[in-house]
Amino acid sequence: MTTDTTTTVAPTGETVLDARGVTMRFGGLTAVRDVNLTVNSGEIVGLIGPNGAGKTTFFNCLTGLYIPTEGEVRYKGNVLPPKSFKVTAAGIARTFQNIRLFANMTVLENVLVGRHTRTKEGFWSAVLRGPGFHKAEATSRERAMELLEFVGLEKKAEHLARNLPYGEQRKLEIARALASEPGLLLLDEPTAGMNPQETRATEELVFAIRDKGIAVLVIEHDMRFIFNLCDRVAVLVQGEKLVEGDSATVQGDERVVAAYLGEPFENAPGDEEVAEVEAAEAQAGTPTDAAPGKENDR
Ligand SMILES: Nc1ncnc2c1ncn2[C@@H]1O[C@H](COP(=O)(O)OP(=O)(O)OP(=O)(O)O)[C@@H](O)[C@H]1O
Repeated sequence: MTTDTTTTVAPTGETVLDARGVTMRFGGLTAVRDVNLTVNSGEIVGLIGPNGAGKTTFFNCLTGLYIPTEGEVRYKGNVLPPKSFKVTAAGIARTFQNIRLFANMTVLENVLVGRHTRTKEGFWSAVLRGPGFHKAEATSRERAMELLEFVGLEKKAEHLARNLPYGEQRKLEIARALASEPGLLLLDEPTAGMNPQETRATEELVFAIRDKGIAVLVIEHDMRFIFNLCDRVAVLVQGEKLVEGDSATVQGDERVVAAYLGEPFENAPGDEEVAEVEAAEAQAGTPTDAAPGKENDR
């Protein structure tokens, strides 16, 4: 792994991302409601929540794919522009839940595409292929190869992206995102479909990215991965932030367990009430498991 790829390193503790009151509505559906979240430099922050909780929608609000119905997102103090390529240029890069590579381009070319926001050479320079273009191209290739080495794909630089195994395609997505030299990297389910070894390697990779001075915000359903990795974890449930804290705090919060089990987390009946209901049902001869509508109670 090389460590000299240029990035904008924020002083430790500086607020890199500051999302305030972010709400996203689709017609009558509020997918994200009044969510506040900060990420500081040097941090890895996790965003978890059951399916449909609004995690990806929130990511889309951070990266200019969606313009939030309400709220504001700042990166290093500046309000983000409402266009995804401008957000990338500002310093936020992301990967997607469903891999989005250029399948018929080589591994190296995919990373070079990711560098375009950092290339100063304009259209005519590229068309005329003058000395400026060749110099810029050589620098870009060098940087791209450093990134491939960083993620462990340098030997596959000339392979077509579509021929990579799934785990390596995910690594390539990360390399391409890093090519834009971000100060904040958003990872949407980076270990989806990975085996335990690949997941462990991804964990190491994310630590290495943080050590390069890039803050990380990660969505993931693999709880072991999240709790090993993150300095802080925020839990979204039905679009709202339910809990935020370090791994131990979040793991120990009963509301989080209840949310994942689909149980009500406020005014939930205690053991005594449950025992009373079961006793009454037994007396009435109603088989508990076959109670009508039981599955809909959750
Ligand atoms: N473009 C859209 N138009 C309408 N509804 C949407 C749109 N995008 C998301 N939703 C809805 O918003 C809610 C939140 O979805 P979202 O994909 O953000 O959840 P998630 O937490 O990322 O889920 P998962 O873990 O399954 O990926 C869901 O009810 C979803 O159907």
